[in-house]
Amino acid sequence: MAEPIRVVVTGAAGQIAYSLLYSIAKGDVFGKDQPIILVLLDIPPMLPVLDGVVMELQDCALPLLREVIPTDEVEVGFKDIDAAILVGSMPRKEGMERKDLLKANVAIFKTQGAALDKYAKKTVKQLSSNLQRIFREEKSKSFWYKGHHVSRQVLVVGNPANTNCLIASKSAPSIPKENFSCLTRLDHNRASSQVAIRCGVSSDKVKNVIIWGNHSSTQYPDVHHAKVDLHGAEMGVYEAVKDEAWLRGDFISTVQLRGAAVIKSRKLSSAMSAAKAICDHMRDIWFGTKEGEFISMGVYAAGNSYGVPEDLIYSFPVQIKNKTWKIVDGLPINDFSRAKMDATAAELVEERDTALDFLSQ
Ligand SMILES: NC(=O)c1ccc[n+]([C@@H]2O[C@H](COP(=O)([O-])OP(=O)(O)OC[C@H]3O[C@@H](n4cnc5c(N)ncnc54)[C@H](O)[C@@H]3O)[C@@H](O)[C@H]2O)c1
Ligand SMILES: O=C(O)CC[C@H](O)C(=O)O
Repeated sequence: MAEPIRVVVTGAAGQIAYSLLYSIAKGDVFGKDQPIILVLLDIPPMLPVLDGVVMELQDCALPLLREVIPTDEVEVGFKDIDAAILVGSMPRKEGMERKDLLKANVAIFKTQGAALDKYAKKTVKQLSSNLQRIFREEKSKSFWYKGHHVSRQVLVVGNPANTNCLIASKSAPSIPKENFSCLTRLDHNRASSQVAIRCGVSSDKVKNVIIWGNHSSTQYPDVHHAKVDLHGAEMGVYEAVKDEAWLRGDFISTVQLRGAAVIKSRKLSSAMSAAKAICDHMRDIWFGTKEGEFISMGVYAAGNSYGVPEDLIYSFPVQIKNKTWKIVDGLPINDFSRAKMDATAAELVEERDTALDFLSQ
């Protein structure tokens, strides 16, 4: 059996982690024969809660789970990690504005980026030699050679996820920007599911929806390139749904506002669906996306072919192979889509500038 990998989850005493940790520990993400050391990082007042989470994980008697390490120290949390899932931060409550969240959370990701830079450094050096080896091996396969290898992966979930991810990455200058991504897979899953429900098929019959931009209400769920398997016949979503007004109206706003709707209803931010999306995101990084399919994730925008400003973490359609992600280039973009892609980019530019402003005060 393989050597155990070390996975840190921050915010490990919180509600997303409560659904997430079990899935990771039982092999849903890194594989059914990959042993795991789980590192649970939270803040000092939550250590007693973490003790309870450790007890429960032990009581699950999961064969892949080799060790559970609860901690409130970043130097323990981030040491020699293979994957970091940064959930720890404040969720939005009813009545809270996005800016309140930005102010509260962005400082956490500055600190954690700096800590990753410092304590995950050894593995990052290893990554550089890995990168060189992979690039040598992949040179002949031109498509994937142009992609970005992501061995030590940092996934940012805490909101505002894109901007927090950018700040964490900027605070970790020795870690390649390509190793950072943020979660928009929940939006992607929401969009697929809405189309599937509308067409009366199961969600696995819908592929290649795209979430462009920010994990916020300006995100653009785009189905122009998506396909539905409608009882054995594959067709475009516009053709399958036959309701352009819905696709350009309520479908988009339902996905954009779904997080707020869940908060209004549960009085708590989404957790079960967020944990499922984190598993989907990480599993695709580890094992690759299906042939001919793409998924959405927030990645560093440098070098994109869609005219999105470069110094942002923006959600794009992405394909992954050999732990290497690549933005799907060259999809035709109509005026309707262009305007929405630009609007969400503009929000991200504003968020980035506000965050940098807060952090410089
Ligand atoms: N990107 C997405 O799709 C998505 C979806 C759902 C929720 N979220 C976000 O995920 C975050 C967590 O949500 P939740 O419902 O689990 O919240 P929660 O309040 O239940 O848990 C958050 C945990 O983070 C911990 N924490 C706070 N500061 C920390 C720090 N500096 N280091 C380590 N841990 C810290 C808290 O003590 C708490 O245990 C929120 O910001 C929420 O908005 C993102
Ligand atoms: O705070 C929000 O509006 C969204 C919370 C969470 O990110 C979600 O998408 O469910």
